[in-house]
Amino acid sequence: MKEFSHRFALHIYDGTDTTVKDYCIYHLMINPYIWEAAPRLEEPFRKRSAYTDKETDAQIVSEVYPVVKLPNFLTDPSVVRKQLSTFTYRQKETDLYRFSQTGDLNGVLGELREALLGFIPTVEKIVGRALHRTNMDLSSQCYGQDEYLLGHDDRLDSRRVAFVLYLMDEWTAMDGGALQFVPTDWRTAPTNVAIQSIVPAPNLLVFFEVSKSSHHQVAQVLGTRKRLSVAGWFHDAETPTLSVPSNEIGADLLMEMSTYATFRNPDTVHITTKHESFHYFQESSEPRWMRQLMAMENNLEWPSRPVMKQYRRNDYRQPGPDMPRIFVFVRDCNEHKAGTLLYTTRDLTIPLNTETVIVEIC
Ligand SMILES: O=C(O)CCC(=O)C(=O)O
Ligand SMILES: [Fe+2]
Repeated sequence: MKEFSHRFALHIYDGTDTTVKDYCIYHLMINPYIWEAAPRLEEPFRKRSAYTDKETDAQIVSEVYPVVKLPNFLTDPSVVRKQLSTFTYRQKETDLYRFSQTGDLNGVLGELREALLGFIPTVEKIVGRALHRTNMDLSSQCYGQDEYLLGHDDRLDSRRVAFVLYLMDEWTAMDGGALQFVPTDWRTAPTNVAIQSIVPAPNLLVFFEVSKSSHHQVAQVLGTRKRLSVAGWFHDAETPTLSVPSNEIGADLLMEMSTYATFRNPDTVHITTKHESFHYFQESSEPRWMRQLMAMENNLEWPSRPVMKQYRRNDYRQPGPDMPRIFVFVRDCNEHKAGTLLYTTRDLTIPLNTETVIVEIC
């Protein structure tokens, strides 16, 4: 074990600005075999070839695109599982998905967050891409019987690598809920058939690069077991640093919006923000969060993360019946509780001393 610690420490300090305290936490959380196996995954990932590391069972599956599988990822997953049991999972349902999810957990799953941030340099080497060292989305999902997530590619803003850590007690192929990978045609449109699946397993970490071709889905859960996971994205190195939401509730709204936006074509409207951009989508599925937003009109709870300072529309058209509705939520920075909901079909000027969440429904 001592020997592992030594190599581990060298690895962690390679190019990162982590601290000694972080090092101790990583040591507790991530199974040391990962540091042994990781360098051997780099070449097969680059060559997009399948690979099984005989010594450790680390694996790359690559029939559709390369996906890394690291079994027994945490030294003691029960620590995280115990924390998860204290969070609120909210049901999310449209015609595209049905499952439950927490808000962003960066502010509350501190040890796991630190462990995953410490893992970023390793992920960078495997996927061959520079990643942001602190921006990370982190939330937990629970799929019960009959729940599912239809095909999508995860592309949104600066997301570069998607990861999922499965944390259920037991799981077999008979329980359904496989993570399935869907090939794309020459236009990078998904074809109908998933040709490769990963059966979730307790304490298995899976990650893959987010791209135009990274279509995947979660098959319907068949049994009564709960398919529990913690999942998120690592981001592009070049994006501005986000503040970590300090609580689960504050981030919940943003999380729902961002999950929904994943499914939508981002080409029509682009809103530029100081910290990140959102992309906008049709209301055909009438997501639950939209109804909530409407209900909250006079009593908005603001996410703790600063959101948007300005916006730009790429293709402005004159207002008309087919004109997108633009919902603008404005918070005056000087008055923390006040929220005003404007909705309009006209172009808007947002004063720069306000923080705004802008959602456009085409
Ligand atoms: O839970 C999984 O296996 C994948 C989930 C997923 O694709 C997502 O949340 O975007
Ligand atoms: Fe996904």
